[in-house]
Amino acid sequence: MQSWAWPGIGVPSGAISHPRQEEAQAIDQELFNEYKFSVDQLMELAGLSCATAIAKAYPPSSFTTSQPAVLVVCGPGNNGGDGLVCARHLKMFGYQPTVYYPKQPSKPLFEGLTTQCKKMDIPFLPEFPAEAAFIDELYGLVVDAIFGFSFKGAVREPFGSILSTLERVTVPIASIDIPSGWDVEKGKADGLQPDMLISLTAPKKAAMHFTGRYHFLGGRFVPPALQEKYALNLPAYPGTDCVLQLT
Ligand SMILES: NC(=O)C1=CN([C@@H]2O[C@H](COP(=O)(O)OP(=O)(O)OC[C@H]3O[C@@H](n4cnc5c(N)ncnc54)[C@H](O)[C@@H]3O)[C@@H](O)[C@H]2O)[C@H](O)CC1
Ligand SMILES: [K+]
Repeated sequence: MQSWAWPGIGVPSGAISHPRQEEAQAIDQELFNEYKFSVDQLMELAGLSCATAIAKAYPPSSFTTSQPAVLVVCGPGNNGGDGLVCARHLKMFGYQPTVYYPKQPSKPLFEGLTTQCKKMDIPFLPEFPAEAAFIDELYGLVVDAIFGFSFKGAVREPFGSILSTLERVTVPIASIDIPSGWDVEKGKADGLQPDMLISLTAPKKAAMHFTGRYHFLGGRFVPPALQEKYALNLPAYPGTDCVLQLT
């Protein structure tokens, strides 16, 4: 496992570990199979971490739009589920989230999260804005919850077109776990360049290529024995916070 000296904000410099793709997936599976967490539990904590980190970096007062409007773009897997949970908490925090969720899995977890958002008057867009300029005009922030650590290969539609539009927006983008479209280990120099990255559990190897302003760690749910087994060497979270700002 590769390590990295991290001179972060409030984080003692040390070697935080950067799991490879397979290691991130193995930790995830162990949390479910050995530690008996349910995906709903961890997704709720992951999505809450994301909304909390966003509220720290982009408080509603910092928005130049008339309302703190946020576009949350959700993909077909658990990263998309984190996005739905994040949208619900953002609404609770006083933001005006709108969701775009083009591939909705017919599974009770995702159907439930979708209903919860709709019951909180969070609109779902029927189509993705055709022009990046429309997004810049209507929203002060985009949350990228399209792909996480299971992304592989060339991006398939409709996500290829969505990502090429997102690459042209000028409002900040906050990526959940991995900037979507990036190779989970190598990154993507000509891909999305988010302003914020919220790494869940531990920053994946691709996070070493992140050049945006804000890098947060979230998902404070990894039991110490599992942290030790994978030598994650995570920095201590402050007090009872569910997120830690790395840079
Ligand atoms: N332990 C944790 O930290 C937790 C993290 N969570 C979040 O879950 C994602 C990983 O979720 P997973 O369902 O395994 O995968 P993804 O969301 O990354 O995507 C799978 C999804 O995407 C499709 N897909 C894959 N490659 C492509 C491609 N090239 N083109 C188009 N589509 C593609 C694939 O078919 C699937 O449908 C992790 O990153 C965290 O965000 C959990 O919420 C809690 C535990
Ligand atoms: K993402």
